[in-house]
This record gives sequence, structure tokens and C-alpha cells, in this order.
Amino acid sequence: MSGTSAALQPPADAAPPVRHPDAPAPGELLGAHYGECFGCGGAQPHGLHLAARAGEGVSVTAEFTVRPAHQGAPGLAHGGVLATALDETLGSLNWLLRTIAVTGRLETDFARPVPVGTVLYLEARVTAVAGRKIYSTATGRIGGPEGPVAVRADALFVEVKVDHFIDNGRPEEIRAAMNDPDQVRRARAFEVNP
Ligand SMILES: CCCCCCCC/C=C\CCCCCCCC(=O)SCCNC(=O)CCNC(=O)[C@H](O)C(C)(C)COP(=O)(O)OP(=O)(O)OC[C@H]1O[C@@H](n2cnc3c(N)ncnc32)[C@H](O)[C@@H]1OP(=O)(O)O
Repeated sequence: MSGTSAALQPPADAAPPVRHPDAPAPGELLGAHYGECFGCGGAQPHGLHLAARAGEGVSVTAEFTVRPAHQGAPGLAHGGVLATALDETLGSLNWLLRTIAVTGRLETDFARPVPVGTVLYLEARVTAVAGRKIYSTATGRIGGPEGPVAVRADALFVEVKVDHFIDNGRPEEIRAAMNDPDQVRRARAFEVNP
């Protein structure tokens, strides 16, 4: 079963997404947006360590290997972890729009069980943009990049300013991020006209 609720249908005045002229080239690894990120950061031992690459247009591909720390049922990936992999892949589309956006809504279909040890081959693309609202879709395949779809998601991301994090994040992590030149550079790389 699959489907998208009315909240994820782009409005009539939505526009096709525009790849930012300074977006990373197709094939380029995007790297982590934050080292402590559970989805993509290298500093989280049990994190997903998801590695995303720019694709054509406003699309990305990514791979995530399911490890024992990601189990829900014995030997199978936890659904929430798989949703995280989809969320993170969709979030990495920000690099191509050069927009900072956070997930407002994420609708996920779980079509097949995903065993520990599996490589999940993810693909995501932006389908439409309406003001601050960014509509996107993703799939995760198993057995290879052309294998059967195990999970899929449709999402609405909402554009925010860097202040969203500064105002809402715990002060110690925000302070550390603002004192880290690499982090400041990465945050700026997400912004239009940095
Ligand atoms: C230098 C130091 C600083 C460090 C900087 C670090 C840079 C890092 C760079 C990049 C980070 C990227 C991270 C990616 C990680 C993966 C993605 C995630 O997991 S993100 C985490 C989970 N998501 C949240 O925590 C959002 C929590 N929610 C909110 O904060 C708000 O609800 C927010 C921002 C989503 C919207 O709030 P509003 O007050 O700004 O705007 P309103 O008016 O409510 O919504 C705008 C439009 O969107 C629709 N909308 C909002 N939420 C919706 C929903 N759930 N369903 C449908 N529509 C929704 C509304 O109906 C409205 O539409 P109409 O303009 O009226 O047409």
C-alpha cells in the first residue's frame, strides 16, 4: 500500500525545483552537514554514517549499511531507523538548493523487511517548491541500486534561517558549532547567497 496525504500535494502555484548554480557537481560526495548528526555524522558510533552524493537536477543518491545497532526485530532493521535514512537522504537535497530546510512532514511506506548487513540504496529528489515549502520523494532499494524498493517516503521540508538552530538548539552544542570554522562553513554552504 502506498499513498500521499493531501498535506503532501504541492499547491497549484508550486514551481519545479531549481538546482543552485554553485551546487556540488553530479557524483560529488556531499559529506556530513554536522559531525554529530545521527544520520550522516562521523562522530556518532551508532549513527547511520549515511554517505550521500549529488545527482542530476535536484536529486541525490546515498547508501546506508544496516548494522546490529539498528535492529528492531531480531536481525531486521528498525522502521524508525529506516525512516531516518530516508529523512537524512531527503535532507541532503538542501545542498543542491542551497537552502536550509527542516522536515515538516515525512510519510513512509515499508514495503519489505531489511535485514542487518543489507546495503540500502537510497535515491531522493525534490519534486516542487512553493515559497518556503519543499516537496520531495525518496526510495530505498535492496540487493543493488536497481533492486526492489524496500522503503519509500514523501516529505515536506520547510525552509528556515540559521537562527532556527541557534534559537532552539541546546546552548552547549550551538556554542561548539559556532566555534567550529568547518561547521560555520558548512552552514553557510546551505544558505542562498552566503
Ligand atoms: C553556525 C551554527 C549553527 C548550526 C547550523 C547547522 C546547519 C545545519 C544545516 C542543515 C540542517 C539540515 C538538517 C537535516 C536533518 C534531517 C532532517 C531533519 O530531521 S530536521 C529535524 C526534524 N524537524 C524539525 O525539527 C522541525 C520542527 N518543526 C518546526 O520547527 C516548525 O514546525 C517548521 C519550521 C517546520 C514550520 O514552522 P514555521 O512557524 O516556520 O512555519 P509554518 O507557518 O508553521 O509552516 C510553513 C508552511 O509549511 C506548512 N507546514 C508546516 N508543517 C507542516 C506539516 N507538518 N505538514 C504539512 N504542512 C506543513 C504550513 O502549513 C505552512 O504552509 P503555508 O505557507 O501556510 O502554505
